[in-house]
Amino acid sequence: MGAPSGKSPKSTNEKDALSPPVDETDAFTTLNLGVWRVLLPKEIVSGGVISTTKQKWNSIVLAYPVVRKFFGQIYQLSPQLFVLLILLKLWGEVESVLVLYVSDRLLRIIEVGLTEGRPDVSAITQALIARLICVTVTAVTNWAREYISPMLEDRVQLHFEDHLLQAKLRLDMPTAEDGNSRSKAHAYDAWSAFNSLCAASLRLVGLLSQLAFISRQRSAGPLFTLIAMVRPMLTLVSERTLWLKPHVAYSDHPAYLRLQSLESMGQSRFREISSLGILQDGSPQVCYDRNPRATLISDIAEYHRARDALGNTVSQNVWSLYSIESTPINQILAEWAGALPTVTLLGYQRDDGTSEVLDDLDSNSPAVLVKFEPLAPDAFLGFFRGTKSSTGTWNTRAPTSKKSKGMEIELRNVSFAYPGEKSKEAALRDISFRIPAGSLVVIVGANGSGKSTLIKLFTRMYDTQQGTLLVDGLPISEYRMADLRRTQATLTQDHKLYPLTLAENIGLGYAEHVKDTEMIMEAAKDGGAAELLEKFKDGAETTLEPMTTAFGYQLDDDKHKALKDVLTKLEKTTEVSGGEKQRLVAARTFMRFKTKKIKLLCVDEPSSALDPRGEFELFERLRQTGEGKTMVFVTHRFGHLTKHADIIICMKEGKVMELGTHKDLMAREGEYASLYNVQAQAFTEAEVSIGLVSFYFVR
Ligand SMILES: Nc1ncnc2c1ncn2[C@@H]1O[C@H](COP(=O)(O)OP(=O)(O)OP(=O)(O)O)[C@@H](O)[C@H]1O
Repeated sequence: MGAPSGKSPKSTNEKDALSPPVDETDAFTTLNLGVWRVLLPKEIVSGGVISTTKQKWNSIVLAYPVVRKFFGQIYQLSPQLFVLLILLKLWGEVESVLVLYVSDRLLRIIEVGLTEGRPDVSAITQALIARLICVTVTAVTNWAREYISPMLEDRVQLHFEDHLLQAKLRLDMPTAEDGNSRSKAHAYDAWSAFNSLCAASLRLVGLLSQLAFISRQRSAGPLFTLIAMVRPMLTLVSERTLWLKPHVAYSDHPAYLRLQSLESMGQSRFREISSLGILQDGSPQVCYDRNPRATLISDIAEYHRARDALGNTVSQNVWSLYSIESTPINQILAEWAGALPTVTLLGYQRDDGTSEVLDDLDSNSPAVLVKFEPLAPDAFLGFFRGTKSSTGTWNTRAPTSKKSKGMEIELRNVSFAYPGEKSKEAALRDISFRIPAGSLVVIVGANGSGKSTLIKLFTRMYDTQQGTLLVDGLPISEYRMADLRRTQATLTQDHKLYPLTLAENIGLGYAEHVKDTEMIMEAAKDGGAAELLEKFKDGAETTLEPMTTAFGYQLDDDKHKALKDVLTKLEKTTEVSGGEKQRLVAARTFMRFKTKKIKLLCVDEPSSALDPRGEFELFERLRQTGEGKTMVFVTHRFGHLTKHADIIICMKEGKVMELGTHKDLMAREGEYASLYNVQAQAFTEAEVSIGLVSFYFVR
């Protein structure tokens, strides 16, 4: 492990998907480091210590003008704060020299006192006071540094955020979407770079001042200083650092990528998987019981399987893996060099016959000093809530108490305002109606009239604040959340695709059958996604957005074109259109139906990305598959659906304006009739008939 192979990896199954597009043998060499592959230009790999040291030096020389400009910009932001902070940081470094000086004086005074049998109390007191002053000044400077640092940090971050924003705004769309121009910089990188650069330079100042002090104080003088420098210099030269070398690193280890994908499902962006009734944005009733992510990750032990498949292959940071030496020779040499000053000192005796080594008892003595870390080049960079109802014991009923295939929903004087809502009016006001089990309901109304909010109450994303919502005759809060969710399926336009295979993305609707290809293919067909699966080389096993592990470093546009090309290929993800994504998500809902537990289907405008025919077909299949279940559709293109509806609820400004069948409401010539006439023109009878013909033809 960790040792450069110097050869291209042998062709393995795992390699096929991501194999670089150029001939590795000519352009670069591949190192295998744990789960990582690192591509390095040939000439870099073949260079020895001198070449590596030269590279290190060159990169410092190259970076100098940029660093100078960078510091200049920060200085301009606030000269006073900048200078003050640098001085305070500097104190932290020189303080040790002062303490060293004061301690040395104190020890000498005591030594002389002991020799003469008459201690100089006044000199000892002075030295002690000097040391006390040093310690006090250090405490004050530490406090002042912590006080001032956030002030400058804020200015630096805002300044660089402004720069980044301007740079992003200047990009036209094609350039912005190009992998090479995607900015990975963050304003906080600027501050941490500033801190790292300050720390490294000031450490150098501190180290030099300590060595200068020692060289003046000790009889060994400059020779001792030189010897003390051997270890840091040796470590600096022999250190294996990847960040200075132009390289591309990526992982194509299937188990590692699988683990990364499964871990990413814990991210908040994947919270809303509404096929199980888990809707959006951190609403108070989000329930994680039996959610499909958990099922996939824990119940079927997929995560553990991937972890076992990783075996002993290490997956740590690639740069750390690279720095691991293949032999301990360099460490041995460094330790020997570290012992040199002590050995040297043993050879030097003071004029009075005492040994310098005695002074090593002081923690700031040279022998300790030479163990100072070298100036590491890396220093330059640095850079559920379960509700009571989901877990509580007070609500223990399951909404399957009634034999019906559908769910009965009744609202009695329900009013609801979103928590923290700024609007003057509540989202829903004094709403009462009853949806008998097995009804097909279409909710219509203008934007913001409260249609989606009604669905959020049916699925208990939120609790009613006034009034009662009854499910199968019982207040909704009487049910265990997990049981309620299990009987509901929702389909909205906010669904996400997970970084899993297409088959798994559909299979998640019924996680226990996530490997059931036949069932998944049926669901894909119902969701209109079957053709899409055939489109890809790997069919249903295609992962649309695999975990991207690839990154490049120190790549020069002209010199390292081959490496840049590889990086571009590695960063490329397969994309699908909005409508295709919608079909995949719809397929997941059809998979959900296969659990045979669904009593309520809520469809909230899932079809904005679908063409009229796609929408028509989707609604028709949902209507047929959901036969007997309670189905609630929210849609602006309701022309063909309302004719099948048992109940149409027409909303306006948070209130139910009209309620009835299509025929009743049209005869009333009110709000619904007006909406119908307007939208019917957009979704014409001609389109419906095209949809109908193709629908029956396809089936
Ligand atoms: N999460 C939220 N927080 C605060 N207010 C919200 C939230 N969601 C919706 N609202 C507000 O509640 C009201 C009803 O919104 P809702 O989404 O139910 O309307 P809608 O009829 O579905 O609209 P559309 O046809 O545009 O989807 C609106 O005034 C909206 O601004």
